Amino acid sequence: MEEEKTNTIKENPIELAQQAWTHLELVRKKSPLIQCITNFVSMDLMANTLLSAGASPAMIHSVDEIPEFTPKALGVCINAGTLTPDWLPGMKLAAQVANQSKKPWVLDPVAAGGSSFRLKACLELLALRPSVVRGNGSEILALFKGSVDSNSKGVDSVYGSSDAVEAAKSLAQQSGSIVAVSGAVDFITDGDKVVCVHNGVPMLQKITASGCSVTALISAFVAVDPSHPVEATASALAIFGVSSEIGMDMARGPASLRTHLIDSLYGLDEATALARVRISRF
Ligand SMILES: Nc1ncnc2c1ncn2[C@@H]1O[C@H](COP(=O)(O)OP(=O)(O)OP(=O)(O)O)[C@@H](O)[C@H]1O
Ligand SMILES: Cc1ncsc1CCO
Ligand SMILES: [Mg+2]
Repeated sequence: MEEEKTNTIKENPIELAQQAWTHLELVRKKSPLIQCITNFVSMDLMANTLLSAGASPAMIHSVDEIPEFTPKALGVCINAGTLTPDWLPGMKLAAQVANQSKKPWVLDPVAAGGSSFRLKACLELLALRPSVVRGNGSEILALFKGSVDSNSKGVDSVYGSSDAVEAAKSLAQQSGSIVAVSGAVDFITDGDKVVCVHNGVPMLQKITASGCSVTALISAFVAVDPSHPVEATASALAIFGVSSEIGMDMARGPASLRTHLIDSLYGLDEATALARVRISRF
């Protein structure tokens, strides 16, 4: 079964671009309900990113309603950005309920190497087997090493994504989750094969929660194609990247890029997607 899934990863960049468009069309058609347990910084951009892609976001995190609400969601996104001890039980419960309901959930281990509390929490969440974990280079390296990073700059990465490719492969093998490392090039791996996404603009680093938002988009793409998490993750990263490239042509800085990114994702058409998506095998 695992091998069958791995072998489905396409090789041809034209087919991979076509697949990314098909995934976006599926999100627009199915409008999946995505439950997000996320940080206070990202809530607005994340919800708007999901809406502009055609998904239906709900920022619902109370332990009191998770058993009843989480089974209604087609996918769940869990983000450690402004983590405090009181939020962790809800995150774990949502992950468990998603697992029981056979719905995919995606982990964003924000600033995992920033403190012992954060690292422990992210590793405990990872042990609950998300379909996908998406982080920047520093976050994936911290999870792989299982140690805090004395050079950590918190939510920002001090490593390039390419510095974390081998760590991502090992982490995927150890955890059983698909691992995605974002950066100038995004790398997505099941522990064996690696897929690269070459879309995006450097100014995304100047928009807070752009990473959180692309993780939520991954949740929506995986929710509509749960048996192909590598492909769906690459598609989400590519579609988000393409939207930023188109948005950049109209932007005057990070604030207007944020607006134009959302508009471009909402209005993206097939011809533009096929011309601009750049996904390849590593
Ligand atoms: N140098 C770059 N060139 C092009 N795209 C980039 C670059 N750096 C990041 N990106 C893109 O920006 C998005 C966010 O990735 P990033 O690695 O900055 O996440 P992050 O550090 O978790 O962000 P945040 O914590 O602010 O949410 C991804 O879609 C990624 O592909
Ligand atoms: C700036 C910031 N601090 C905690 S979460 C967050 C959003 C980007 O990850
Ligand atoms: Mg992040």
